[in-house]
Parts: sequence; structure tokens; C-alpha cells
Amino acid sequence: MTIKLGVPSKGRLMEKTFDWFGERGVTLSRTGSEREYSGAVDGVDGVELVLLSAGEIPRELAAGRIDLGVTGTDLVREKLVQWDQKVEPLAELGFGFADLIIAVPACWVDVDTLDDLDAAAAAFRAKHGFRMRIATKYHRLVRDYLRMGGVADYQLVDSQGATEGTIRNLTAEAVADITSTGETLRANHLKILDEPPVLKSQATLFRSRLSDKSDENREIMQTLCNTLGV
Ligand SMILES: Nc1ncnc2c1ncn2[C@@H]1O[C@H](COP(=O)(O)OP(=O)(O)OP(=O)(O)O)[C@@H](O)[C@H]1O
Ligand SMILES: O=P(O)(O)OC[C@H]1O[C@H](OP(=O)(O)OP(=O)(O)O)[C@H](O)[C@@H]1O
Repeated sequence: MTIKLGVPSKGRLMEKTFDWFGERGVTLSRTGSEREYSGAVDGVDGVELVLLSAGEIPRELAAGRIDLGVTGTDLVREKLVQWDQKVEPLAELGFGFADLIIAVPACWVDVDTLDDLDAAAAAFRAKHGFRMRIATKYHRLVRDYLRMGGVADYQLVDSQGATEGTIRNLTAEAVADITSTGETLRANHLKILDEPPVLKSQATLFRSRLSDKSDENREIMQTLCNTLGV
């Protein structure tokens, strides 16, 4: 028997995830050619490495196809309804920090709060005959946040990347996206609303609540968690 550990296959989270495990005596490595998505785990027996897109790890955990997985809290909360019934956070890993925020053009001098955004949205609809568009890939989190914040007259438009560019491209009036250094927002002449973020995210190790609970797998899981100190 083995347990499956899902980690991001590329990008900013992969290298830091490998480092985090390595510092705790569990060596993760990619095997095969540079482009082959196969890997190995040394330091604990019975653990199989599965390399996946960070965005797919929440679904794989929820389905129990992987037992453990590293991804951002933002992706888990966005993609899993009642996420805490499907996965259990075991450890925050201290990297991949990003805030999910709402941003508007910097030239909207009258819009700094959610109340201002609501007023601007109502005025926009009256003037243009359609609802203000907010581009995002975080539909669930943003909808909940705006409902709580009393913003009504808007529509979400889907943007799976380069979201800050949608305003210049005239496909949205505002955006809801993650930011870490703030450089992308500044470069696109956007300002963050002066409100708490929708969500503060970081890379986190999650355990699937559907994980195989056979005695042997429990033992492997326990050994791995003890080794990692989580
Ligand atoms: N600029 C950033 N700084 C820090 N963390 C970021 C930044 N952008 C994204 N992240 C975090 O990295 C994680 C993975 O995001 P990313 O967009 O790379 O994954 P993805 O959607 O699976 O992409 P892909 O399908 O291309 O692998 C998310 O949890 C996100 O919060
Ligand atoms: O605050 P910053 O440090 O500038 O980072 C923020 C940017 O990083 C992410 O984009 P990513 O690089 O994942 O590309 P994407 O837009 O294609 O998703 C995010 O969507 C922002 O665009």
C-alpha cells in the first residue's frame, strides 16, 4: 500500500514545496526527463509523489484520489463547497503568500470602500444599462464577499489569467485577483479597495478526509506526519 502526496508540478509553489519537505528530511524529486510529470519520495517508505496543477489539487483531495496535497488556501476555498468537510489543513507552509483583493482603476477617486463601489455600480448601471463587470477566477469567494459587503449591482466575468488586463481591454470595470508584491496592479494603474482582503492565502499541506483509512495507510500517514513535524 502507498499513500499519495500531490504537489504542484511547476511554477512558484513547486520548488518551495520541495524545499519545505527537504528541510524536514523528506526528499521530493522529479524523475525522468524535464518535462515528464513523474517523481519520487525518499525519507519515508510508502509515499508516492503525484505532480499536479496547483488548481487541480483541491479536487483530487476532495475525491480522495490523493491523500495529502500542497496548494494555496485560496484554491481550496474557491473550488470546494464546504471545504473543511472535505480536507483538513495540517500545516501552513510559510510561502505562496497572496491576498485576494478587489481593485478598481486608480483614477476612480471617489471609490475607496465597498460602499463606494456599490454606489459606483448603481450609477454605472443607470448610465450604461448593464451591470458593472468584475473580472475574476474566484467566483464563489468574491460573490460571498460582495454579498456580505452589501454590493449588489455588479456581474462577475470570468478571467482565468492576465486579469488585471481586462480593464484596459474594456472587458471589465474592476477586478478581483490575488496580489503579492502589488506590482501587477501598479503596472496596470489599479488600486486596491481600502477594505480587508477577500482572503489571505498561503501554501498549505492538506489531508483528504476521504483518504484510505486502512491500518497500513494510517501507519504510513502517521510516520510521514511525525517526520514532517505536523
Ligand atoms: N504572485 C503570486 N505570489 C504568490 N503566490 C501566488 C501568486 N500568484 C499565485 N499565487 C499562489 O500560487 C498558487 C497557485 O497559483 P497558480 O496560478 O500558479 O496555479 P494554477 O492555477 O494551478 O496554475 P497552472 O494551472 O498554470 O499550474 C495559488 O494558491 C496562488 O494563491
Ligand atoms: O502582486 P504581484 O506580485 O504582481 O502578483 C500578482 C499576479 O500574480 C498572479 O498572476 P500569475 O503570475 O499567476 O499569472 P496569471 O495572471 O496568468 O494568473 C496574479 O493573478 C496576479 O496577476
